[in-house]
Amino acid sequence: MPTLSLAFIGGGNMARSLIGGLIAQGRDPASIHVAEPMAELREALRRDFAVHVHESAEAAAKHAAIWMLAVKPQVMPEVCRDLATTASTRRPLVVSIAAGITSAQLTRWFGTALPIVRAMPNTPALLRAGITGLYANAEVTKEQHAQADALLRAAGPTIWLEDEALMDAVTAVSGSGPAYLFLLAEAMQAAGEAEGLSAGQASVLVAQTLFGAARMLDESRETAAELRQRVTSPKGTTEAAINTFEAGGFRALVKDAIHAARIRGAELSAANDEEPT
Ligand SMILES: NC(=O)C1=CN([C@@H]2O[C@H](COP(=O)(O)OP(=O)(O)OC[C@H]3O[C@@H](n4cnc5c(N)ncnc54)[C@H](OP(=O)(O)O)[C@@H]3O)[C@@H](O)[C@H]2O)C=CC1
Ligand SMILES: O=C(O)[C@@H]1CCC=N1
Repeated sequence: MPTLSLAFIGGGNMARSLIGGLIAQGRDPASIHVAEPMAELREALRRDFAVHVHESAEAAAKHAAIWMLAVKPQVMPEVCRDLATTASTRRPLVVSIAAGITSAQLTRWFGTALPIVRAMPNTPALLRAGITGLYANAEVTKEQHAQADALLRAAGPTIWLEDEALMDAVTAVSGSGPAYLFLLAEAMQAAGEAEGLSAGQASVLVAQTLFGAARMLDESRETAAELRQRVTSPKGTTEAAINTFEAGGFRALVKDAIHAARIRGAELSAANDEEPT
């Protein structure tokens, strides 16, 4: 498959993670253009990855066959409308990573039916340890499907969905998911220090424990429940901790949190529909 030029519209946190994954995979940085209004972020991307950087979306988009929309959902209507003329002549493959924003909304804001892939990656993409959920609209050809898949596979495995509505659930589980683990890490760190460990000791113990447990989840044939049971000696220390988590409603809390994230995705979509078109 030839390397098609790629434009990132938005050079923030997630774009940086994806660009890092693509460069680590061996993609030529000269094939990547990034539009980012903040001069500091632009310069950091140029310095760290040697990609082309531009101040305006138009300047980056006109170079590329694939547009990766990596701006916040709230600015997406304006970005699409600004790019509408170029989109209708260039007819790029559009890949949007914005939470909540639907392919129908993007089509409406661009004002023309374009091949659109919605992608929901996560920040471990930077280390090529991410995971991406994807959905393609009816305009996407087989070849473009493969192009989008190859692009996001630089970030880690991909999972394609038939039902676009499930993208909000993917966002709630894996898009936002790294933050849940970081929150757990923060809480374990504070608890370890409260029990007398130094900050440095707690930090290395927490990070390596989460890393090792994640590797076991990924590499073992056993379920999370089975792996948990292997740690939990009857009447032992783990049992004391797990009983405390269960008594505090840990599972219900996680369910409510993921539900809140999914609902927020739908709200982000609805909020943009309230704007004048
Ligand atoms: N962060 C994450 O873990 C994930 C994020 N996403 C999605 O990715 C998208 C970006 O999120 P994230 O990277 O966290 O957000 P950031 O705010 O870090 O990045 C967005 C960037 O886009 C810039 N921007 C704003 N307007 C324009 C424009 N017209 N042209 C070009 N760039 C523009 C912003 O600049 P300025 O700040 O000056 O406005 C900002 O630097 C969101 O839609 C989010 O839902 C998806 C998966 C995971
Ligand atoms: O918090 C957000 O809205 C974005 C989407 C998934 C991760 N970050």
